[in-house]
Amino acid sequence: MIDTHAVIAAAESAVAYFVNLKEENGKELPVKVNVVEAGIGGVSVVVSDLPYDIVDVAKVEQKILQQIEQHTGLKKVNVALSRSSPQKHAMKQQAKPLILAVGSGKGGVGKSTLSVGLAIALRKLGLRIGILDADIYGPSLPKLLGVESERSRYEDSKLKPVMVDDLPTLSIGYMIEPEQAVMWRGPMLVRALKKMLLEADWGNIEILIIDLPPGTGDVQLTLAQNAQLTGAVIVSTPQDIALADARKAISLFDRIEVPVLGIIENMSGFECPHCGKISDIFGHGGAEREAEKRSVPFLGSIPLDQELMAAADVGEMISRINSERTGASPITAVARNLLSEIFIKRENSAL
Ligand SMILES: Nc1ncnc2c1ncn2[C@@H]1O[C@H](COP(=O)(O)OP(=O)(O)OP(=O)(O)O)[C@@H](O)[C@H]1O
Repeated sequence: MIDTHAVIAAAESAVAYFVNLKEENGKELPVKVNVVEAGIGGVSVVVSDLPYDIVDVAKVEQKILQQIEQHTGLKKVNVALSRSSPQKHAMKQQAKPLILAVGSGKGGVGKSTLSVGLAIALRKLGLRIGILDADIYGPSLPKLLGVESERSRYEDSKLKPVMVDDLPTLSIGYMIEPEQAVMWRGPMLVRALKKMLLEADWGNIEILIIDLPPGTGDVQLTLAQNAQLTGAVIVSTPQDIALADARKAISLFDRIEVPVLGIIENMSGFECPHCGKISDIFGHGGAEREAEKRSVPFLGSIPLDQELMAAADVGEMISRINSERTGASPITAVARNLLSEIFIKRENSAL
């Protein structure tokens, strides 16, 4: 059995080398150290809210590894570090959560996988996140998180999100059986979405991520209008056909005056696990060029990743993304870029 208290104490003592954890007035700095997972002989440590002016995060990580090994003997340690940021500070000032829609013109481009991935990565960066699966035709959130048998319920006349590892989630999938979905009509779907938005007890989240259905038809338009969106993120693959549909999605958000916070290129290149060679199966860079053409920010690329797909298939995305090293995780890089865009737009009063 791993002594998580000893691990946390060791990590805290390492952090204390770099950060004065207690200010002169006795107030504690809000650096948080958590052990998120303790498997056989190994442990994942998450340190969030390091002061954002710490320059060399790699040194902090090294010290943490060293202290944990010295005090507990553990060698299999994974450390995820995140700094508090001016962006995050700005987020903490707001009362109402930001509502971000993740959309795509075309189906199957990885919108649901990236919605969930972004939610987990943003949470790993220290933000309080909720996720709402509005993909009515094929709700996939319950499967991605491995909670297909869960059902939403009411408590004190409020719809209670299903908590998955402390992440509040709601999905049409918690309300109806899969075969029923196709029979629902637009107004019924919008009513169900409104319930999830307006009658749910999302707690004190800072960002709500909505996984929209694919396409740009009337249902998407109505959903997007009813959700009072703060901004939208578009997912596309590098293929021309997906990009053409991504363009339509951008036009839809332009039409309803929802700022597009950026485009993500998914399935962008595949690294051969044997020889390390990158193959651009669906092309590469198309979404970035499109973003430039449309003067929309490009938030980054996510490669084709067999392990991510396998984790998504068996409902283990949370542990998969939590175990990625923050600095080497494409989805975390995208989440950081998204936060920066939000910050810039808020500074310019565009959100
Ligand atoms: N970067 C990636 N690497 C490998 N597989 C991926 C990646 N992104 C998504 N996938 C896989 O592609 C498939 C489609 O993904 P997903 O369901 O997220 O797409 P979607 O756009 O939400 O689809 P839908 O139109 O059905 O809502 C899934 O099997 C998913 O695991």
